[in-house]
Amino acid sequence: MAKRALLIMLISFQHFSEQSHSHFSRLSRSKTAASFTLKYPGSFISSQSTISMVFAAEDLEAGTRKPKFQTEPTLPIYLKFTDVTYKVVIKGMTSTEEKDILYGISGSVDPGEVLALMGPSGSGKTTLLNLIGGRLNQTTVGGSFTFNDQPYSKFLKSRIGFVTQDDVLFPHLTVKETLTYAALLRLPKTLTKEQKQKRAIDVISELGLERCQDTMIGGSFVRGVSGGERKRVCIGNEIIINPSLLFLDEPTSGLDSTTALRIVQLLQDIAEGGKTVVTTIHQPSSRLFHKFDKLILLGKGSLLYFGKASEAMLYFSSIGCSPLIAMNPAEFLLDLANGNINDVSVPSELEDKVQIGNSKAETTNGKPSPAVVHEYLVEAYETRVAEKEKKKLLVPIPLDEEVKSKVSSRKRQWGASWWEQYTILFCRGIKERRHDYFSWLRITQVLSTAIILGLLWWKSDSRSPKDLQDQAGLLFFIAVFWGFFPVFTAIFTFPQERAMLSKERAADMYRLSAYFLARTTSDLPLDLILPHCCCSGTRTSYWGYPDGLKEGHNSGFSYCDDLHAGWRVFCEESSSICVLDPLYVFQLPHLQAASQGSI
Ligand SMILES: Nc1ncnc2c1ncn2[C@@H]1O[C@H](COP(=O)(O)OP(=O)(O)OP(=O)(O)O)[C@@H](O)[C@H]1O
Repeated sequence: MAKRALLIMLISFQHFSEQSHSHFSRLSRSKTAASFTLKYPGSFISSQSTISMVFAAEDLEAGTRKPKFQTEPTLPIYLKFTDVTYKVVIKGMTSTEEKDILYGISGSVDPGEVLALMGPSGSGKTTLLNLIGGRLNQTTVGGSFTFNDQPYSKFLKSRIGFVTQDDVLFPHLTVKETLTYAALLRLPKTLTKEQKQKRAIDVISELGLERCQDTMIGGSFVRGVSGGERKRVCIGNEIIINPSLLFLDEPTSGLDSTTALRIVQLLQDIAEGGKTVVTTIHQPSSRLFHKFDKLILLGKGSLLYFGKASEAMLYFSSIGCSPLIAMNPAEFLLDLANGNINDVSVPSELEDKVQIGNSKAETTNGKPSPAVVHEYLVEAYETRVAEKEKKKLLVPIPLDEEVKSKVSSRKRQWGASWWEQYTILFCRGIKERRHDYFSWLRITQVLSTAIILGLLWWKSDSRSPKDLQDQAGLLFFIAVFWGFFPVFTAIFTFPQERAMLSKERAADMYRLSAYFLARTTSDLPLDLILPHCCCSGTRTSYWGYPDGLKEGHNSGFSYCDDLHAGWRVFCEESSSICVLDPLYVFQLPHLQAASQGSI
């Protein structure tokens, strides 16, 4: 008995740990998804000039071109932010520390423009993007953010598209399913279901995703679409609502230069349709850099430059920093932001600091240290540009008061009624999770557990009191196992879904109650099937053995048969089937024996 119990514990531990491993590896895969780099064949580069005039979105894989991106009218939104500061509170074991992340960042972006946030890793690009996108509402945020000269309101949630750095998508849904569900949930109630579905198809064709529309997105165990296609699906998920404001966090990271250029070209086309686009970018090629209208250069959380991207080089040369060799402007600016002035002319003020003999200001090769360069750049921006730019931000935007006031509406706009949200989420949940539930790995685990259990209790005689006690242990184990199995599934699935839930809730896609109920009820039928498989597997391993746990061996007692038939009906209808079904399977031999007076 003790040996069996130990073996059972080992089986269940292995089962649950494999389950957790599969969920967490999928999580990490989704985080690194953007690092897939696939090269596309095609004649994009050679036909670039023609594209910028007439065409924008073309299917690189197919080598075909498509007309320019959607230009549907949308509510224009002018975004301004002034003196933005942000600090985080880091709580240690004994002390609490405050860390400044952003120091007084100001800027603006108008409809029809693409603003790029550039800077070295850790300079605060993502933080700034989250703040201006309304994703960080903490008390430690300072400064002002206005949308058409109005503060942030809930109305904006349905007007903002936000593409996060990690591609948060369901791995088992196809591209078409992903975009169709997004359209059904996010587009306004005024559109019919067919119109919403058509919109998803239009976005697929606008993004050049026709060839992979029926391919799964992919995860750790399923090969899906390529990194570039995945990124385009993420962008499609957001532009499907025709947002007024589109925020993107590193949409080109991990992509080859041609695909990256294609994505930035797409952003430019979206902006040309009257939308306001803000994107962070890590290290753009020179071709990419020239596609941005405005630029914010950050260094260690401070503003080093805000203005037209095309005038950035001019500004830095005006403060004495110019490249000494031919260089990609983006590379030059990132070098400066990092305080690296190799191959860069040093302004006389900095040279003076080194000559004065300040050892802290000097590196081993006699050049100013990165900290000194950073200080100089921050000061230069503050004294020469900052005030002028801040004054510009005070100028009221050229829009009617009526249009401006639309933004300040506090009313949330749901794309679907509660019941529609529930049904859409229910269908999506079943479609997504059936692959998980019925994967070969899961079925093999369940069946092998069932067979091992059956073999462990092989030839257990229900007429012997000792074996009956043993069988009670088996029943207890199966009941507990199937009671906890769905609980563990839920526990390990939630971290993976959490990112999706926060992303969709931040966009006001559905009510939390609709999600919770849809999630619970869509899991239920799936949770009921595997216990049946397990119990059937265990029972099968007893076929041919007349006196063990085989069904109906005490058929002489008709009351028990009726009881068990009724029990089965109850079990099949009940949500507690996971616990009760094993009891039915083995026909409670000890109960039967007791009824017959053998105990
Ligand atoms: N909640 C937080 N707690 C502690 N530190 C934080 C927090 N949020 C941001 N930071 C720190 O703030 C700095 C800026 O982070 P952020 O993610 O904005 O940088 P980034 O420029 O987007 O970097 P990357 O290009 O690598 O994504 C980093 O040093 C980061 O560690």
